[in-house]
Amino acid sequence: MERIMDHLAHERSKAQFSVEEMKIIWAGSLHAFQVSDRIARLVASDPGFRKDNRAVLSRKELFKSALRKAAYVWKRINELALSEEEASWLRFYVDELAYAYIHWGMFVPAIKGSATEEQQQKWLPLANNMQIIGTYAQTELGHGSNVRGLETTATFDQETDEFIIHSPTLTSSKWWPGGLGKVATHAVVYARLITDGQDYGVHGFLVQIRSLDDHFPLPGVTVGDIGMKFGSGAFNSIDNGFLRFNHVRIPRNQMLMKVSRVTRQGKYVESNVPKQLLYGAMVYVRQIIVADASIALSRAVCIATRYSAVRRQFGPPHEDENGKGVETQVIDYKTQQSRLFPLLASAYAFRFVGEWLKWLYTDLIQKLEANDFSTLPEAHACTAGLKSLTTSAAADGIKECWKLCGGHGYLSSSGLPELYAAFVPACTYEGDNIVLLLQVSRFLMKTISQLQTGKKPIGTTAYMAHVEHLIQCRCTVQKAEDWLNPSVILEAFEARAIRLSVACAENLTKFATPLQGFSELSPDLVEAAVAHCQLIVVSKFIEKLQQNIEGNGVKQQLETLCNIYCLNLIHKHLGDFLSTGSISPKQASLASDQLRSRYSKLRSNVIALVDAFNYTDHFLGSVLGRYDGNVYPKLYEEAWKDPLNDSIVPDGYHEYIQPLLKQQLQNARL
Ligand SMILES: CCCCCCCC/C=C\CCCCC/C=C/C(=O)SCCNC(=O)CCNC(=O)[C@H](O)C(C)(C)COP(=O)(O)OP(=O)(O)OC[C@H]1O[C@@H](n2cnc3c(N)ncnc32)[C@H](O)[C@@H]1OP(=O)(O)O
Ligand SMILES: Cc1cc2nc3c(=O)[nH]c(=O)nc-3n(C[C@H](O)[C@H](O)[C@H](O)COP(=O)(O)OP(=O)(O)OC[C@H]3O[C@@H](n4cnc5c(N)ncnc54)[C@H](O)[C@@H]3O)c2cc1C
Repeated sequence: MERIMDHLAHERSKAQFSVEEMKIIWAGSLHAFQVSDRIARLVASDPGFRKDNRAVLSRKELFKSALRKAAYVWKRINELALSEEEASWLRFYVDELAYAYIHWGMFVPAIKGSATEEQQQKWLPLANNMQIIGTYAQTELGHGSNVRGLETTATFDQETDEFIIHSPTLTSSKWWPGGLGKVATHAVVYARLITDGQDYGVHGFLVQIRSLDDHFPLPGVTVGDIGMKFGSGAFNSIDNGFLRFNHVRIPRNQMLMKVSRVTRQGKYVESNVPKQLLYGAMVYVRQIIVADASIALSRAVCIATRYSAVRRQFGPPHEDENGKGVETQVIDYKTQQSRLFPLLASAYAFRFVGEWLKWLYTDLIQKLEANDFSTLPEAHACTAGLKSLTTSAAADGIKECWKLCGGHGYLSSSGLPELYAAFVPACTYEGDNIVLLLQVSRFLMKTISQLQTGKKPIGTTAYMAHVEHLIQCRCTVQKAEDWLNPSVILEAFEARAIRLSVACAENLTKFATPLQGFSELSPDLVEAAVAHCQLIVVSKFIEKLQQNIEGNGVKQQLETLCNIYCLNLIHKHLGDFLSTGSISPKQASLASDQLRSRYSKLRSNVIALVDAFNYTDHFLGSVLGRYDGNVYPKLYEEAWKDPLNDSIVPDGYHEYIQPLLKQQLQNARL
């Protein structure tokens, strides 16, 4: 036991940089670090937030436990008079999915984004004080990605000045909204607005669905839980629900009227803001999900890295600090490094691009407030594309981390199966990842077609202004070290991205209609979108390194991580880079040489680099990822806690094992 604890301490002593300074870089600022650190400790030390083994709880127990914690979170927020920032850290570190995520993450933002000032004054205080609990009811049984295809209707009745909300078919039943099944009292419901016999498409409506007295559904409302989901703990603590309306009446002023409104006379009036603002809550959440992807991936990487330093298999006998013969740490196998270190680098890359995206979103909101809608298309493309890229990579990465831990990774007590099960739906919710990439490609094709009209591309597409150069330039790498030059990397990624996009744009012209072309070429368009999004991540990582980064050795570590992130992408997408002529086969081979050398450089720092995430053992929830590396005794201890070990002889022995054994014995004696 002592030996293993010493082992991680030895790993930490090898670090070539200041972990404390890196913690601040990871958190984003000294202030963010201090607040999150304080709240993380507060949560970890409060028995009310203890994490039981969720995998062994029944659905009802799990759900009730999540309700208890959500209520306790609210109590502590009020008792401690926490600020909004502190409260969201508290919810984050409690790490139990519950209705509050949707209430704060979607219901409240939908009201803020789509309701008029007057409507906000009425509804926000109720929501902010949790006098009502809300959900976001958009998806239907028959319609998810295609929002324009939603069937629920909201028909204006001029006589009573009300909307009649109705589910005309089974497929129009709302299906999936979190917190809807058993908890929410209200919902922002997306429905087709019909007035004067005309269908004006999908709009948002605030609908009360349960009584605030006895919690029963209101007349005309049928509501329930959609059933168990993948993974034993994970998302099963949330009541994703179904909802059907039978001519439910709401006052006219419960239509969210910032984008358009219906007058007392039933006239549909558009405002001067783009109708896409109705989708504003999705833009907001997609941006948060990018940050969440870096967190989920970094948790898995932290577990796999610490465990890989503790775990020993095969190898020439080494001597430990006490001169005792030991096997090789699995982290020293080059295959382990080539699977693990790019994930560590990705966690950092996603953190920085998430930080930038938060800035882009804040900037968008400021512009929208000043009636400047010019950056909305780019913000939509960036949030959609980066949500897709980072969640797909994080979900794959978490799965890889569990395999990197061998058999023990498959145990619930490793924390990895639940982490995976809880994260993988991020590839689907808030927009299926492929559907979102197709949105990005549409934006790219539009930008390319506008190049011909002389319109200057801005923001993340600014590189497209150099299309003529990027289409024909040759990569200048001659030796492996040349790959450490950021401008060389950037140009290779820009050349690959633009060449894939231009090829798509050219091929699209060969089809009878753009629609037909988009449909036939959609796999290529998705690849072009991925290349563009990877370029954004690469360029934001490089930009981060150009900032003033303090702390002993911190910048050097980030440079190594950035190199690994970029070179590994080249390695993984070599087909694109070679087929577009962005690099040559010889340069590809030099990139691989450089990548190997970066792994060696990073090796002695990896434990400290995952320590910089500053995750408490409580938050990590993993025996394999413990800070002290005391893995084996704790695995043994956890095994004893399994309900099967409550009794020496299992329940069922007398009914099923004993008779079988007896029968077989008798048969043998005959
Ligand atoms: C909730 C808490 C969050 C915290 C997260 C932390 C992690 C915590 C972990 C767990 C919590 C889990 C919570 C999960 C909650 C999940 C909720 C949901 O899933 S809600 C439902 C989400 N649904 C979708 O995302 C549907 C996806 N579909 C669409 O968005 C659209 O239909 C479409 C795919 C974009 C298609 O649109 P289409 O082109 O067909 O048509 P239009 O709609 O008419 O668009 C025309 C033009 O508008 C542009 N556009 C589209 N969307 C937007 C947008 N959002 N913003 C700005 N502009 C947009 C589109 O590009 C077109 O432009 P042009 O090409 O004409 O210029
Ligand atoms: C855990 C979880 C929580 C959720 N929470 C909420 C919530 O709170 N509120 C809410 O309203 N919704 C919620 N959702 C629903 C979610 O937003 C939808 O599942 C999502 O938008 C995808 O839609 P879909 O499931 O209908 O998939 P579909 O659109 O049916 O996709 C199925 C397949 O078809 C493909 N596909 C679809 N369209 C195209 C296309 N145009 N081109 C190429 N391929 C295409 C997709 O790539 C996918 O492979 C949640 C979902 C999950 C899993």
